[in-house]
Formats: sequence, C-alpha cells, structure tokens
Amino acid sequence: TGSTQPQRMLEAVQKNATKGDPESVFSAIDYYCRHKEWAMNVGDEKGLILDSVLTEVNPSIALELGTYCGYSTVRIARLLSPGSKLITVEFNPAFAAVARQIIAYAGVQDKVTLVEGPSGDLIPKMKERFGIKSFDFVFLDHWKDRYVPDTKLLEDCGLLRKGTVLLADNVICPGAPEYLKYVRNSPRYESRYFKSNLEYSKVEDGLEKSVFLG
Ligand SMILES: Nc1ncc2ncn(CCCCCNC(=O)c3cc(-c4ccc(F)cc4)cc(O)c3O)c2n1
Ligand SMILES: [Mg+2]
Repeated sequence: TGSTQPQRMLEAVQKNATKGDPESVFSAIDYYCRHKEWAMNVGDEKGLILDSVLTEVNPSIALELGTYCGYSTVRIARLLSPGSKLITVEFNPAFAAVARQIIAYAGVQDKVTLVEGPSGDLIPKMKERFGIKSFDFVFLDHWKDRYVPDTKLLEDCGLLRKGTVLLADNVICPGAPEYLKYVRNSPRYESRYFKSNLEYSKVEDGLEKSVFLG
C-alpha cells in the first residue's frame, strides 16, 4: 500500500516507532525522510531550535499553521505542559488524514485539535469556535505567501497579546522575504533569525522568531 508519500511516512512510523512515544515517532519520520524520501517536515536540525523556543515560551495555547503530516505537531505537543493545547490548521484533507493517525500513534491527540481548512478562513473563527482569548505561540509553516496576511489577520482578530511568540519556518528556503521585511521593520515586533539548514539537506534555511510587543 503506501500509495502516497504521506501514507509511506505513516507506514514508516507504524513499522519503526513505539506507540505512545512521540520522540520515536518524529525520529522514525526523520530517518525515513533523510534516507528514503525527502519531505517538507521542519526536520531534526530546525526541530531542535523549535524545541528550545517552545521550552522557553511554555505556551498554554499554541497555533500551528500547516500541519502537513503532523511531524512538528508531535514535536510541539510533546513539550506542552498538562492542560495546554495546540490547534493545528491543515487544508489538504489527505495530509490531515495522515496527520491525525501520526498524532494518535504518538499519543498526543488529547493536546491537539486539528482543524481542516484554509488559514485565512479559520483564523477569524478561532475565538468563537475555541473560546480563545489569545495565542501564546504561533508556528508558521504553511504557504509562504500567507505568512504576512495571516500575521496581520491574527493581529486584527486580537489573537496576539504582548509577548506572543511567532516562529516562522523557511524564511530563507523556499523563502518568505515579504514576511521578513514585515516583522523586521515593524515597531510592533522584536525579531531574531536562527540560522540553520533546510530539512535533510545542506541548503541554508532558518527560523525567524518574532515577539509581538502589543
Ligand atoms: N493558507 C493555508 N492554510 C492552511 C494550510 N495548510 C496547508 N497549506 C498549504 C501549505 C503547503 C505546504 C507549505 N510548506 C512548504 O511549502 C514548504 C516547502 C519546502 C520546500 C519545498 C521544496 C524545496 F525544494 C525546498 C523547500 C520546505 C518546507 O519546510 C515547507 O514548509 C495551507 N495554506
Ligand atoms: Mg516548513
């Protein structure tokens, strides 16, 4: 079986990871993507930066834009304190279906709410649908040209508060130049670039961490 790449990733998890062990799940995905088939997970190198920012922020309510197969969803959820929640947005139903299974296999499903649909439609509904006051942490990893409009949408919907941390993947490769300009030139953000490499590759990429100043 495993007709699509996400399904083959799921198979690799089911074959090589331990049920209920999040670390073994994303390690199995990293092994598969490094040695068998490249895939657009944030990966192990940038994943360590994600882990350290998460540990520092320790969010009670976090948002992820772009679930894909759930690799970063599992990485984030495993570090959340009891009672904390992660809402993750994915518009591709095939990706969402695989992500749900990978999230469940890792045993982090109680911390995660996966919502299907385009970020632009879902962000304005977050308050009413999930009773959220504001997000403590946002991981941007969806369409790179949606980073700016969705950041502005989060601001306009009152979903950011003084100190909210935005962490954006791929600001170098594939690149999000408009986003870098926006957060680096805005007086409302304190921004810092974490240099790294594109997942499973030697090409430069990095994460941009931006703190909303209110
Ligand atoms: N609006 C909305 N709302 C919700 C949504 N859910 C999903 N999407 C669509 C997201 C589609 C996937 C986004 N991710 C990437 O494109 C990506 C690409 C590369 C990459 C590729 C080829 C190369 F040669 C080099 C690097 C590497 C990465 O780490 C990436 O994250 C949504 N959109
Ligand atoms: Mg990415």
